[in-house]
Amino acid sequence: MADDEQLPPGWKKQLSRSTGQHYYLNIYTKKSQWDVPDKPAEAVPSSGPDQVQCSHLLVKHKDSRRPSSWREDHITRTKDEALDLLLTYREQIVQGKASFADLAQKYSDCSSARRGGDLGPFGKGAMQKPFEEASFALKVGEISDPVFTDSGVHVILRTV
Ligand SMILES: O=C(O)CN(Cc1ccccc1)C(=O)c1nc(-c2ccccc2)[nH]c1C(=O)O
Repeated sequence: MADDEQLPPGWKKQLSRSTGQHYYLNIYTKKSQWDVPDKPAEAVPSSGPDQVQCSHLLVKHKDSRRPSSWREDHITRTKDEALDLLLTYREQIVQGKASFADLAQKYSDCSSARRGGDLGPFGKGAMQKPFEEASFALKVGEISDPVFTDSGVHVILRTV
């Protein structure tokens, strides 16, 4: 059992009256955790990265803000059809049957298709809110569930 003196700086070991278990209190943020801390307590909660880099595969539909793309001048599929299509691409990627970049290059209705869907690094405020929130919630290497924006339906891969 780690005593206070063996804990990384900024942590205090406490005893839970309700469970009789020890927990660990961050003396700066007053947040507690059951796990024995292995690094110094953060004085402020980390707000995450300033920028992320993502690739995406966009499937547009007839109600997209601009229902046109390099693939198709006049996009007539419904939003549901776009979602079904996107889910088949996502499944192929998750099952390792195709690479993200390959499917984005072939099927994405975004001009980034030519770069395998790569959007480069971006910070908060650069993208439509649902896209930004989904991107910043991903860990590196993780692929999103379908994300709906005014542009259409996306699947996002965080690369950096
Ligand atoms: O939404 C619109 O009114 C038109 N757009 C915006 C746009 C158009 C061309 C280049 C980049 C963005 C798109 O429909 C669009 N959105 C995106 C997009 C959306 C979210 C994240 C990244 C790209 N790509 C495209 C595209 O045609 O290539």
